[in-house]
Amino acid sequence: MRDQVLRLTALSKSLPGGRRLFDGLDLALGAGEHVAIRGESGVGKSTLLNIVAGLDTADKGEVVVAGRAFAGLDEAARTALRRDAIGFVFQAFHILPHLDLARNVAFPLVLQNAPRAAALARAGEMLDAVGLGDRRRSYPKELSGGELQRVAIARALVHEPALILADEPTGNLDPETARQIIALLGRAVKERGAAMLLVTHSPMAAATADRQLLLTPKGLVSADG
Ligand SMILES: Nc1ncnc2c1ncn2[C@@H]1O[C@H](COP(=O)(O)OP(=O)(O)OP(=O)(O)O)[C@@H](O)[C@H]1O
Repeated sequence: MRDQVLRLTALSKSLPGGRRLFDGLDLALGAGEHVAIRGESGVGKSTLLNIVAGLDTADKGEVVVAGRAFAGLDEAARTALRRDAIGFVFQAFHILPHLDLARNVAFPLVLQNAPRAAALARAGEMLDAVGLGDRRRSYPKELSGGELQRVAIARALVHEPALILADEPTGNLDPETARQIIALLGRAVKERGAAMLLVTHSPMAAATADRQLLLTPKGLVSADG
């Protein structure tokens, strides 16, 4: 039995106006397991990822990441759990424009108070791994959209989190670049033994996961095959 990296138990979430997004949602993710979540626009996929990240809260139910429950933690402890156990490939978590690529990728390590030289060296290795090793002193504005997504992947993995959350990581890319980014993301995450929850509208991206699930108002249902 693989270590459990994420467990969601009986999660329920309604919007402020009363509309119920989901009710009684369960999900378990083992180490190294990749799960894709699809579903109609507005069904609550991004909301679910935000709840998993401790950035939003469910009305009921439990979120356990790397063996620790968000419930009952104060804001500092939630931040520490998020910072240590989770890597993000979210379009909203933009690369910082005033930092070069090495400093952008090193950022999660700096937040963990890692020594600066070691953090930059590790960031350089991660940039090598995503094919941007010779661009470490470049600034984000000098990069294409696909290259920026590779930087985002390097940054999400640099602190070796147990869980990667990816929200439409190829949303603004052309089909060929999207295919390359999804392959790189899947490979890089697998090599490091991390679990991944990937939210996407793309059948191509979803098909790379070990399991495909559909988010509906009744919860998550299998969408394999
Ligand atoms: N802060 C908020 N207050 C009220 N409603 C919200 C808030 N945030 C999101 N919503 C609503 O919650 C619903 C779910 O939004 P969410 O972004 O999770 O959907 P999604 O499945 O990720 O959609 P998409 O595929 O279009 O990105 C939407 O109807 C949205 O309008």
